Amino acid sequence: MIATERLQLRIGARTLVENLDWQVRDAECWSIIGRNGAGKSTLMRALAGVRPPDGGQVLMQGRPLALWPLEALARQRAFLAQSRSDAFAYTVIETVLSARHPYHAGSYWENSDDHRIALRALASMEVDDLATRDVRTLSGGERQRVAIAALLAQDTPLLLLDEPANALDLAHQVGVMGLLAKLCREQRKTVVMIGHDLSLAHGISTHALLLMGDGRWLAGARDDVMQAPILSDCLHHPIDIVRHGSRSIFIPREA
Ligand SMILES: Nc1ncnc2c1ncn2[C@@H]1O[C@H](COP(=O)(O)OP(=O)(O)OP(=O)(O)O)[C@@H](O)[C@H]1O
Repeated sequence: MIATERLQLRIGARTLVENLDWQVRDAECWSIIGRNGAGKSTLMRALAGVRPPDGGQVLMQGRPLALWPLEALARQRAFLAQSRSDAFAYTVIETVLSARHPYHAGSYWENSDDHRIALRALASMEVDDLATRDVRTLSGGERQRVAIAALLAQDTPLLLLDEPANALDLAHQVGVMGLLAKLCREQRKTVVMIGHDLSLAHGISTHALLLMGDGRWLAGARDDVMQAPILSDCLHHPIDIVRHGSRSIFIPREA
């Protein structure tokens, strides 16, 4: 689905990612894990094609990102950024309908299919009752669910999500994670997401990519990578893993 070849990402004098050779295949669900400032969002922006690499390249379906026309790229990947600002008084439904523009080859107007898809996406995030509200009046969690609904309405094979659980209450965190896992399982969508909750990440992911913040990285199957000593080293804090039924709970040791 998406791959990187010898990818390098730098900010000023700092190397965040060095020679990343990484393959994300169809229907896989990847979690990107690392400390604050490790370069996770920078990598996500490079995957989405909104930030050029400092070396190497990103390939979508085997073709370098730079060669994809924007509209065609927007039919391949949807990107949930970490934060957003709403400058204009758009309604919730207008915001989600705007995610359908890649399917309209230059024409502005949406059709009834777009409305159906947008309303279904809003319903899946339990924000359909907010459809006519000005997005600037929403709570943080409601706005995040509308942004996820827009990402779903874009209906792309690849979903890139920078901290999707941000601002969500417990029930909606679990709901969103369950929905993403189901999209991978049942519709063979591919998910790459950033998250700081290791237990949530482990519950949904098939694979994990760790960024050490100094250029080093580790990618692999979830249980090969999400081991206590490896995560403790990456996150600079000792972590214990407790089994609870079929689940793994990641507990930071007390200071
Ligand atoms: N435009 C910029 N100018 C200067 N430094 C920047 C800029 N953009 C990012 N950085 C720095 O690059 C580093 C990586 O940022 P990035 O947002 O990718 O981290 P992250 O791993 O997503 O962190 P977090 O977990 O806090 O979201 C950080 O130290 C950040 O301060």
